[in-house]
Amino acid sequence: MQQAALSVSSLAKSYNGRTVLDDVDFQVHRGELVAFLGANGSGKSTTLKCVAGLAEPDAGRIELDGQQLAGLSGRQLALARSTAAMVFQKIHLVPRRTALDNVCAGGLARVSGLASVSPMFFSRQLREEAMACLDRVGLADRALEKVGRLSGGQQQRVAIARALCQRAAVLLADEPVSALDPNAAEHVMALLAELAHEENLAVAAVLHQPELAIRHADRAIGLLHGSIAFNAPVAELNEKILHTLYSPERNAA
Ligand SMILES: Nc1ncnc2c1ncn2[C@@H]1O[C@H](COP(=O)(O)OP(=O)(O)OP(=O)(O)O)[C@@H](O)[C@H]1O
Repeated sequence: MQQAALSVSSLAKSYNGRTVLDDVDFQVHRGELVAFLGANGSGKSTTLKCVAGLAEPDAGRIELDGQQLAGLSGRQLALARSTAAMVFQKIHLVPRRTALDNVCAGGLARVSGLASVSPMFFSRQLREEAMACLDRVGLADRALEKVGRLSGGQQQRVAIARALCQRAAVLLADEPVSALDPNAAEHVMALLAELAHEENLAVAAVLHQPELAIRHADRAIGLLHGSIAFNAPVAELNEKILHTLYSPERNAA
């Protein structure tokens, strides 16, 4: 099997002496959409945050596109990290800027000088690439619209286009559809699956709706109290497993 785009082993994290992640191992390959499931507080977001560098693991090994992050620093670390892009539930876009400018921001790690300071100086090449990314998510016709005027589902698609403009191999989506209505959620999940399958991206998405995982993901990873309790194709998810992951008795604080 080809090398995993994201490989995590023995990941551990505690907050204030309380274990939040314990010996977490998993891989995500290019071409697959993996859904992270589990009750509130089971450690899903912390897992993605450790991969993205937004939380510092206590132990463990994280590899992005074959490159181990531990031991890297400065520009090397920033470059390795830029292989993974994060798409959040609360969409981190600049509402008063156009969709196109927001998407261009995904490519800023590759530019220097004035272009990295103001959209006024974005190069034609960057704008063309951003436009292609907007086209990929079906929003080319809204490129010059201010993002604040777009719907939640459209904004999430702009955020995904920004991740594409970053040329990331790994897309980390933390509750990408939690704030969306059912139709928009279906649309965004279908887009994430399409990007995994057609653009050969590795997509890891935290979801609160197992039925969305079953419909759109290839594999599910279920977390229970910071440990992996399930890691298999979504076809193997059943009532018993979902009960284990979500039952109040097992998830009592
Ligand atoms: N910065 C932090 N400081 C202290 N505790 C934290 C911090 N971030 C997360 N935690 C705790 O770590 C545990 C796991 O949180 P995490 O957000 O990873 O869970 P989750 O599975 O994503 O939950 P949810 O579905 O509610 O988003 C929780 O008990 C949470 O309170």
